[in-house]
Amino acid sequence: VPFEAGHDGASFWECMEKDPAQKKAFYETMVGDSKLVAGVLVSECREVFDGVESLVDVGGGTGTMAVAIARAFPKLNCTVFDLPHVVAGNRGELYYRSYTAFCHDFLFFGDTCALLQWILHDWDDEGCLKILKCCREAVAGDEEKKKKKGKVIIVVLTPKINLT
Ligand SMILES: C[S@@+](CC[C@H](N)C(=O)[O-])C[C@H]1O[C@@H](n2cnc3c(N)ncnc32)[C@H](O)[C@@H]1O
Repeated sequence: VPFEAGHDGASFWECMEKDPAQKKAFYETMVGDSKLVAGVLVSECREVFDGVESLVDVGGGTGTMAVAIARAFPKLNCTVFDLPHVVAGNRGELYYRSYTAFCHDFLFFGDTCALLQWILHDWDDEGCLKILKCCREAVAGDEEKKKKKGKVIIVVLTPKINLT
């Protein structure tokens, strides 16, 4: 990856940890975007949360989307999963969990829904497949969960294409 080649092998996310100003600017931008999308998701797309009891916002940043969902659906338990330096210090109405490798131990969270907002574009095909397979396992990994019908919600922005 060109970014990593230019930064001694460190990923964009690892560099962010070492540069507080960049980190602040990036995550503040994410908060702004997330507020906009969260408002639309919880008002216009409420049905996607039908039957969901607990949700993990995978790569959920500082929790803007998860807070909006938790407020709109008070019975739904929300957890934010992100890198340790991102979730550190975030407390309040949500659970925060962190792992240095994407999607491993949250197989055992017991949650029935994984949300991926603006995540998959950051990964190559192999990385996306790994994340999606882990999400599928996490939400439907055992017989008990299979009865509850796990869900993976993917939020992405797509350009409006006029094919005519
Ligand atoms: C483009 S941001 C999207 C943030 C949030 N979902 C939103 O829509 O505002 C990608 C997120 O993935 C997180 N991330 C990157 N690598 C990660 C890893 N290995 N484990 C967990 N989260 C990671 C970043 O910290 C960041 O919060």
